[in-house]
Amino acid sequence: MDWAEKYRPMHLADILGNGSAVRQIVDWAKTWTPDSRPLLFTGKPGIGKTSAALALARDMDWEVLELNASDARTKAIIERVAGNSSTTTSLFGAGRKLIIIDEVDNLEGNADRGGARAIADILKEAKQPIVLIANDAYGVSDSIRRLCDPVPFRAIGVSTLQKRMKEICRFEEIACGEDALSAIAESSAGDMRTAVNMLFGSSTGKTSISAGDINTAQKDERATIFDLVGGVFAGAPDRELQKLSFECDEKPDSVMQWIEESIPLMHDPKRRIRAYGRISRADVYLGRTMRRQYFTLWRYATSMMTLGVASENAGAGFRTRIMPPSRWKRMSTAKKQKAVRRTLAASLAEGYSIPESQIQSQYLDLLSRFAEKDPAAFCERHNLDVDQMGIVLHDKAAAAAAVKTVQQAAKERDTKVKKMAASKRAEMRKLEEQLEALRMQEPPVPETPPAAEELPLEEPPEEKKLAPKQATLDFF
Ligand SMILES: Nc1ncnc2c1ncn2[C@@H]1O[C@H](COP(=O)(O)OP(=O)(O)OP(=O)(O)O)[C@@H](O)[C@H]1O
Repeated sequence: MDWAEKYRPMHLADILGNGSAVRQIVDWAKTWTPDSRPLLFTGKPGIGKTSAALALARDMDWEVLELNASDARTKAIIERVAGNSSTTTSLFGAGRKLIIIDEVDNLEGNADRGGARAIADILKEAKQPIVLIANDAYGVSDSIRRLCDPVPFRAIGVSTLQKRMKEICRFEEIACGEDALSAIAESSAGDMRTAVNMLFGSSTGKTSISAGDINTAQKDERATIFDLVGGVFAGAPDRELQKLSFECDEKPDSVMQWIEESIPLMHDPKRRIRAYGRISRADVYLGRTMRRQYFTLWRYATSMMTLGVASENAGAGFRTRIMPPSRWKRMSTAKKQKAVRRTLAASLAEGYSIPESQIQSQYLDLLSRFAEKDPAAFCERHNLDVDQMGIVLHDKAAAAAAVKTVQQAAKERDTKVKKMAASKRAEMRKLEEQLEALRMQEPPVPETPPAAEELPLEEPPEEKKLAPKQATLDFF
């Protein structure tokens, strides 16, 4: 087993660093009720988010259901897997089940809109504790984020990393010099998983290690798109750019879009024009690569867009703020809008038994007029969210107000039902108490009937003797 798994903390008390996150988790778990909000663990990879969630379940003796939000992309799958378990009781009895949903920052885009919405719906309905995990808090859809309490995890300090490495060396009976430990801790940048993997990789087949043995291959040394584009606009030397381009994990067409985004910011118009020329050439090569499936051309395209544009910046001392291609944002907004329209049409089609295509092409205007008369009723009837109501009403503020009214009414109904249930319970308790009091007043029933010789010999009391007479009188 690799050491990262072997040394995964078993209990919350074993999670290193992140003391305040652990305290928040413990408090939440101890006071958890079905009305508690789910937790959203955020932070960079390898710092203990998943370990903390698993340790929490172990400490609380809760079962675990682990889901990957980006695997279970469709609404249907997420609802089937998480919907049921979040509202029903445990598989093995009445115990609680911790639902861990990982990678919730991976749910944007058209196909995943349903996924994000399904998770948001599950969070509202859930009757089981839920922990969501994400690397980037801002990558989590708003609809999910506002339903959760955030638990930020921070990178682990160098001294904590060193301490942990020392402990592992002791368990594994490996002698490890301070210089080696600090080399690992420094280069793993607060990521415990990287540190443990680096130690594992460096010590294979050895009983002692020093700084010279440290194998930083375990470290993620890939260049980011920011390094590459930064190098292009700083006019970095060819060799450095080739290395960055080799290490950067982006496809050539998206690298081209990133570079293109910053060209308008170049100061010198002549250089700017030439840079566009290089990009245009690269685009031609990329097109040919795809059409002919001749991937050698890919290399020329990459050189043209990186080395070519960099040559126009050499010596210009130009530094720019690197931004993602704005066309992505526009495309994603358009896709999102399309997805909202599609889900809206589906809800209305179901409500009015009209085909979805006709709702979109013919009936939306008419239905908008219905909705304007009583937006909250329309929203409640078709179970619409703010984005969908925005399309119906052509007014975001009115849409938000309608959804708020519906939520408020649902909350009030819920409170009323809870109050009624509480008063019914109180009534039942009172009746039970009265019944108990009556039982206490009754004479104790003998366990075995008395024997004939134990029965009293005297005559029965007066009123019993009169009873038949009374009955006769009543009869006449
Ligand atoms: N705070 C920590 N204390 C002790 N060990 C840790 C801690 N964080 C990470 N580790 C080690 O790193 C491994 C991976 O940690 P974990 O899976 O919890 O990271 P993560 O934050 O969930 O990362 P990712 O976002 O990539 O899923 C663990 O098995 C454990 O060996």
